[in-house]
Amino acid sequence: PHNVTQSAEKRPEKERARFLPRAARTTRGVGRGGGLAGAWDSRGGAEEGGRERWRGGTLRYVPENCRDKIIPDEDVLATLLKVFQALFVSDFNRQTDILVLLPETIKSKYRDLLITHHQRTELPRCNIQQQNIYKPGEVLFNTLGFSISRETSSLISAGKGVFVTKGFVPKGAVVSMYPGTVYQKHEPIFFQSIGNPFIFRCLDGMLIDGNDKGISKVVYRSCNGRDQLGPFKMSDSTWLTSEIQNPLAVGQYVNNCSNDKEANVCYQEFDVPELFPLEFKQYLPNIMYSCDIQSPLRCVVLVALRDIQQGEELFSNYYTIIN
Ligand SMILES: C[S@@+](CC[C@H](N)C(=O)[O-])C[C@H]1O[C@@H](n2cnc3c(N)ncnc32)[C@H](O)[C@@H]1O
Repeated sequence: PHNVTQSAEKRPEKERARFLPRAARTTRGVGRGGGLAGAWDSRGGAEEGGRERWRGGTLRYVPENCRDKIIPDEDVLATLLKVFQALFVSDFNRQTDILVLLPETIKSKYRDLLITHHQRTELPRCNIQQQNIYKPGEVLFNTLGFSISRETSSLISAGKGVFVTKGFVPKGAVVSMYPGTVYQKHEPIFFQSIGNPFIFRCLDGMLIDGNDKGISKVVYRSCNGRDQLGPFKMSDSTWLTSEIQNPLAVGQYVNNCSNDKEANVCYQEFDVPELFPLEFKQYLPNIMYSCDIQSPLRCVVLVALRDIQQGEELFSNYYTIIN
């Protein structure tokens, strides 16, 4: 069992606020953690299931060696590949520049997939070359059985939130992605972080700036242009616009849980493997701030903690405690 009763100020090394506390961002510099302001209520502490109340939210205890994985990386990868492949096939007509550069074996795989796709959707063959048939939200629904979107939160004064607008999300499903520019611990983010509530802190200290406005938006776009290789985009920047190409990329709008609204999703980090298909990178909503870093691209997905029904808002926990 872990000791959870001491004051928050004495535990800065082991607890992680997923979003930078305002004081840490503005007065002490970014990424330094610092003590979290707030009150603890030890009802049902670690001995009773490892949960404790923090400003009305629920804290989860994460042993360091389990690295905070709710579902295996393989499952995250399989879901992303499934969704991205469906998006790619549904948008085939705009992929011609990429397709001509792919090896013949991969090209023929997509030709077969496209025929199956059109047979399933009962479209006459002559339409195959003509148009983008489904919107990304519909592709998501057809692939995973649900769609999500940003709408006014069910919480008063909480701005926007993310809702399951159609279908059903089973427990353990990848339900969203957290888009944004990825910064290593030591990289400069001070100006981007001022007054920015969208900076997510990974367990290893990497930061993801998911703000779709202002300087954050400019930085993301600039990195996106920098990394493009001919027609191959290394990441998706449409989450910065109203025409989102990857419908999962709205996770930065998920609000924090409260006493009344328990968390139904949680964050899980995912490093994109080296062999990730080149043609699907255009759907990844993250990019490294620095181009000369050899480490894999860090993504963060949100995983359903329970079955989530149509119409429900997603809530995460902005605070995680590590062992
Ligand atoms: C990462 S943003 C989430 C998106 C935000 N709701 C919006 O529309 O921009 C975090 C901000 O959302 C608001 N927020 C999140 N959870 C909340 C809650 N449970 N109650 C009130 N406001 C909340 C706070 O303003 C917080 O700084």
